[in-house]
Amino acid sequence: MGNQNFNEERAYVPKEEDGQAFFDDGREVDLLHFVYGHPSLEEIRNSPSRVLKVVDEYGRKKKYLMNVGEDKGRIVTDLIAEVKPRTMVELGGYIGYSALLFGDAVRKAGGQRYFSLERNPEFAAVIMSLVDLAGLSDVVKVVVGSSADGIKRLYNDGRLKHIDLMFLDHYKPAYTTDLKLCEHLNLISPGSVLAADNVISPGNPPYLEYVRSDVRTKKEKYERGETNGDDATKFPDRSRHQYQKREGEEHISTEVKGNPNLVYKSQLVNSFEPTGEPINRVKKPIYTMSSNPYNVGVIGYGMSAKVFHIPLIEHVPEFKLYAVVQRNPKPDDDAEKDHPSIKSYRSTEEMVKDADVEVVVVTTVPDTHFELTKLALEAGKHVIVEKPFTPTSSEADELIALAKKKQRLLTVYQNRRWDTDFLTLLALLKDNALGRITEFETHFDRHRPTLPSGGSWKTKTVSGGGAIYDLGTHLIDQVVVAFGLPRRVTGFVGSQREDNPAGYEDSCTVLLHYDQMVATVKTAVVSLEESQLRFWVRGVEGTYKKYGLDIQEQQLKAGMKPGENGFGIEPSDQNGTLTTLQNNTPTTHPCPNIPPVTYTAFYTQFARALSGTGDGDNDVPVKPEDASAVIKIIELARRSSLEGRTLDVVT
Ligand SMILES: C[S@@+](CC[C@H](N)C(=O)[O-])C[C@H]1O[C@@H](n2cnc3c(N)ncnc32)[C@H](O)[C@@H]1O
Repeated sequence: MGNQNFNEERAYVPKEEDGQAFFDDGREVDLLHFVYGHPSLEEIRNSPSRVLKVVDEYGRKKKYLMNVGEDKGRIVTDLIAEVKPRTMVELGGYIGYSALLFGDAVRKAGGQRYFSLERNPEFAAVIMSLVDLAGLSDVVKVVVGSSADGIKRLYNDGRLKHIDLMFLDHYKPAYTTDLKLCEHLNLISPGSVLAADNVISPGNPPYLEYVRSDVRTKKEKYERGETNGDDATKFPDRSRHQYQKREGEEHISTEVKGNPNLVYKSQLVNSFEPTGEPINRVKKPIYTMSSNPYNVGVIGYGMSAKVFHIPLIEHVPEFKLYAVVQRNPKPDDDAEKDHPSIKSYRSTEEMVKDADVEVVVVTTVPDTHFELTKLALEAGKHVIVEKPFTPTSSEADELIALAKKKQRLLTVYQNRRWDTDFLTLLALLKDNALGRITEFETHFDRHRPTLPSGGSWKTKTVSGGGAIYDLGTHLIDQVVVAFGLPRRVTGFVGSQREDNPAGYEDSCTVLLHYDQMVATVKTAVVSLEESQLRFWVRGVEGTYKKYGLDIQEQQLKAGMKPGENGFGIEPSDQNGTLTTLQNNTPTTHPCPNIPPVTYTAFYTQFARALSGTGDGDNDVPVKPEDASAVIKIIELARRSSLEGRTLDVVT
């Protein structure tokens, strides 16, 4: 990470602005005279750090030099120590500051080659001269010419086979095209790391967009044949024509389409320009990348795994179904048979020992969630837990603390946040289409008045079981997403079935009290309807009503794959309705669903959080704290039901 304090005494003289040249006005050759005429010439020979000190002295006393400088340089030398590249490439060498600093670091880290690509032959000659003085000629090779030509030449003559670390610091529009060229030539592969300077300030939006795009977006562009041909026009004239004076206009090759399968993980690093340019405005991103999809290990091979997780893991390119824990495979129910390329484990203990598993998905029965999630986190895995998070909120909070301690991501699969009708409703609320809301009813009712045979865990009285944990979690979570935490809770949790000796909680009605609104959450097993009510939301200016559940579960159960034509799209006659006053008469009209984003959004967002390219704080799709709050509401509702009174939500 960058240094948080800048020592003003070490600042370079300011960069000349307002049309004055700040490079290529003779200062580079002047620098050579300064260095070779320096009183300490003999002491600095063969010492890269001492040569750099003299270069810094020139920048501080004489003229500005567009070097990476000490502070930003440290970020990259730290990275070199971590990555230990055999081969490192820099695009844009200038007078050789970065070549000396990083070439030296590569050598110290056991590396073999540092290629410095520089278009301007005079600058390249300065680099060579300083590299020679610093005694780095065995490692640092200067390649004169445009970066694209240099890369192709090094590749063609066999001198460059793989890039372990690349520093991009040259002509801004060429960042993306050169990166694609390296991808195309297979020079960049899993584990390669990129460090790109100046992508936030002065900015390089096409590059950021490219490295932040997910595989599918890149593939779509790739298939449409889109390249970054017009990139140069997106930059200010000053950047575009910066190097025109001697070298003429840059010709960037736009025909190379790169490799859309590569996934980049990114990290932003604060630092300073060598002039000490203000701290927080200058953010220097470092991109690390890997084309390896994250290896996912799924615990459990029941309905949750087969319907709600594996099809999505297989669909989202950033993930790979790598392993499944199935305790007792049967001839007609065997994960390994269904997915021959996976590793099959009999226990979680065994699976979490597999160092290649990066993400664990817990899909087993709720009373095992705590123990299995804990095992996975302790083994250093990132974890997705099926809802309900855990039977108790204290267990949930313990897991949250453990994930923080272990610096692993933890999220809960509240997938119904991505139900299309719910997202449609959220959009209506955002647009204030219903006016002030007074009542929000959300249902998950069925007509199953007798206990189903077969003894599914869902009908057993286990900790974390029952309708409120199973279906109520989704409904309560949706209310909290829409309105935040309620003030008070009234619960009616019990049984609507007569033949229920074990007292299984098959239904619930929960009232969530807000200041001017009440939300009613209902799951019933006695509800004889042609079509079950899903949402009934009443506001002073309109009512939204919707029947029937989101279609994705039904489609997934029928074997439809995410991404297939029609996935997530309900027949339009199942969409909700909106009733508003028209000419003082209540009038009901169809309220079409918004285009579905589908449950794949959960996994895509998790991939972004893992790679550090997510929005905001690199958020996981469902914060575990939010899922824990839902469990707290469930606990209150059950207590309220037992005690026959309304309880306050204590925050
Ligand atoms: C900001 S300077 C590099 C500073 C250097 N990395 C350091 O920290 O000491 C940018 C350099 O990129 C060079 N350059 C610009 N376009 C280039 C291209 N297409 N190929 C190679 N070098 C290029 C310029 O001549 C200039 O010397």
